[in-house]
Amino acid sequence: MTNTLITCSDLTVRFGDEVVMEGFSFRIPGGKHTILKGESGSGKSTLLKLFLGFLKPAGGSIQFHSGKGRREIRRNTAWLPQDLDLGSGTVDEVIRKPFRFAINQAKIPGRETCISTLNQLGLSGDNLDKPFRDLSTGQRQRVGLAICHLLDKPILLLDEPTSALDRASKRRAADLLLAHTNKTIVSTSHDPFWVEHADNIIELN
Ligand SMILES: Nc1ncnc2c1ncn2[C@@H]1O[C@H](COP(=O)(O)OP(=O)(O)OP(=O)(O)O)[C@@H](O)[C@H]1O
Repeated sequence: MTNTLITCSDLTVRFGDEVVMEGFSFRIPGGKHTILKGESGSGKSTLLKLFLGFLKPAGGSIQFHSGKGRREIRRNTAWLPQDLDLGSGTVDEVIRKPFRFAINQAKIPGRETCISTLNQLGLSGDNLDKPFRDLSTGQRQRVGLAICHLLDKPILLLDEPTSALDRASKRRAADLLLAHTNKTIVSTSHDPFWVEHADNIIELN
């Protein structure tokens, strides 16, 4: 039987007068790829932010079953936000930013590892020396996915990870991040290709 990593019970989320969800219950299995699926505005990104503790529900509970608190969950999670603003600097500098945190310092990747990861996502190593902001949206998204891979965390939260990718890039991203892994991956996605790669789908109304 699959272990449950997160149980959400009777979640209610509000922004001012707007009720985004009310009394919503579901569970996220550990070691599987779960997709949060639903219309634009249904609260998919909001759920990822609730898991990370960036937002608080107005009602209900989010319970982690790993025996660890939310802080520990955050330390064990790589997050790909939808609005990927990784600031100024070259791609190499942007990739290295999350490795400045003490928790990630043991995993600082060498240049060859960075190049190999970019190559696996269809990006040439020459991109490392380019300003991150000069990359196309799809190239930036692939750099974000490369960072998530290099951080090598047991939990991945991916917000619309393929929204700017062509078919070949989606295939490469799936091979790198989803194949042969026992990580817990939660993606928000409308993309039929990515949805096909799910073990579990949670529909939001
Ligand atoms: N910080 C915020 N302040 C006010 N309203 C917010 C905030 N964050 C989200 N919302 C509102 O909550 C609702 C759900 O937003 P969310 O981004 O979670 O949707 P989504 O399902 O991820 O949508 P999409 O598929 O378009 O990315 C939207 O109506 C949005 O305007």
